[in-house]
Amino acid sequence: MTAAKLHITTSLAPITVYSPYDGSVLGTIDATDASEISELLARARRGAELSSKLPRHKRASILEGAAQIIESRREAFAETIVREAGKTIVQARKEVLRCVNTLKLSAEEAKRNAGEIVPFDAYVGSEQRQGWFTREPLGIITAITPYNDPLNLVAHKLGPAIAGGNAVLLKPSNLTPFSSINLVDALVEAGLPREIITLVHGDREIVTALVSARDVRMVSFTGGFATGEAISRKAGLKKLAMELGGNAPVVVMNDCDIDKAVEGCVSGAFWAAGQNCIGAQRVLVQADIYERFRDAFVAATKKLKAGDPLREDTDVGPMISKDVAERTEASVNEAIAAGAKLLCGHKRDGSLYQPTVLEGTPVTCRLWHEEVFAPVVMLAPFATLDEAIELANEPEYSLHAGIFTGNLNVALDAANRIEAGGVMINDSSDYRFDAMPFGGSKYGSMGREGVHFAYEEMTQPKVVCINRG
Ligand SMILES: NC(=O)c1ccc[n+]([C@@H]2O[C@H](COP(=O)([O-])OP(=O)(O)OC[C@H]3O[C@@H](n4cnc5c(N)ncnc54)[C@H](O)[C@@H]3O)[C@@H](O)[C@H]2O)c1
Repeated sequence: MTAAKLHITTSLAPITVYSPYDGSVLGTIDATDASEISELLARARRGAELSSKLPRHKRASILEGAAQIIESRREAFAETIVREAGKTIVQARKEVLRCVNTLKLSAEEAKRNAGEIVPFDAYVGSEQRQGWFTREPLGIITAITPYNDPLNLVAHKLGPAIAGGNAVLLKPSNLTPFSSINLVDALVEAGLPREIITLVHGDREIVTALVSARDVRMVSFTGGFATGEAISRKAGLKKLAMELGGNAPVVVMNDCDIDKAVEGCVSGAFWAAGQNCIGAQRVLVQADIYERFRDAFVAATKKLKAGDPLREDTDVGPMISKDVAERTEASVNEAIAAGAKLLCGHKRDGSLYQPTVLEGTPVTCRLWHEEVFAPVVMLAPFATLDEAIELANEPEYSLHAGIFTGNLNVALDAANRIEAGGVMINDSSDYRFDAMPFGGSKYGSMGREGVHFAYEEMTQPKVVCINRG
């Protein structure tokens, strides 16, 4: 693979990108030196100027054009995701189609969300005023993205930012840079002036420079808690959007369609080898159906085929690296030593880690409280909905949750009481549609993605008020 050189190159050692599946070298990218920050910012300032002056129809046609380019080359885009992120080809194709939709939604947003009339006559006293507010660009946005969903999560930042007339300094994961390079190339091919997106690759130093620069108006970060926390400390007075980790609960009530719940939870737990921020991590099952559900769940999990992500019949690809798979293995060993019972999986071959199911994990275990981000799921029985909700709400942070039930009142009661950014009814926690508001509740969550919502975060209202008195 070759990397388009949109960024300034330096004498730093290039970053080598490896295949998560077999460890082979996929390519190298130039690292950006933090000493180049003033040049990067100068370029981004020019980009912000150009972007703000693009008429809305032009922003929309660029985004639509990029969507068409990606759709026409969808297999190549999907293969890049498979090679660098280890997602299965079937799942990678779905990510490409979602990215196409994210860009199309962004094009719509550019055309329709220009501002609103202010109802000055709504209360006594301002009837003589007439006016509106427009949605103005923020200017320069620093976007930092993780390794999973290396195409669509980047589109969720670039699409709304371009729709809103901003420039972006984009720092994708060093583990999966090629999908974002492909995406930026497609945008440029569709007519985006190059200065509007500046691709930057590197580690802590360059991220600190990008995040702390006074010219940057917003930092839009997706990644882990520790990184997010470190970045927020360095950002200073600017807007922050923090899309962090999860530890999703799915509640399975005794009146649900058990087959559908099993199918949904297995897919929800092991999609992308569990490297999914809204993947089902804790499946809470009502006690009177627990054994039936557990046996069916374990049987379905054992049928999953882990292996080469490029093969059409592979269900579970590798983890992002052997190191990460080893850390997962160690966390599961820790839970087993603390009393959890292994029901299946927990075999590792390099970065391939077999889908793993545990029961009886003590709630004091790290695995129960912290995000696992791996093909590991814990089953636990509960007696009443109150107990299920208490268990669901235990962790300090929360993104999505799910509930399977045949009773609408129970579903709505749970939706109201589970603390999460979204509660999926009769779906696993991992359902996401790219137009819906997306983000966490509780510790660390700031801002929302989902194209319309990210667009609102990435623009600011400016009021024009006429005194007609
Ligand atoms: N809420 C969401 O929308 C969402 C979506 C996907 C992933 N995630 C989360 O992302 C995490 C997995 O992704 P990851 O492992 O790539 O996350 P990460 O936090 O390790 O990395 C995220 C980004 O920050 C950079 N980075 C990492 N360490 C850094 C440091 N010390 N200083 C500066 N930059 C640094 C990385 O290069 C990458 O670009 C999980 O916690 C997952 O839940 C959240």
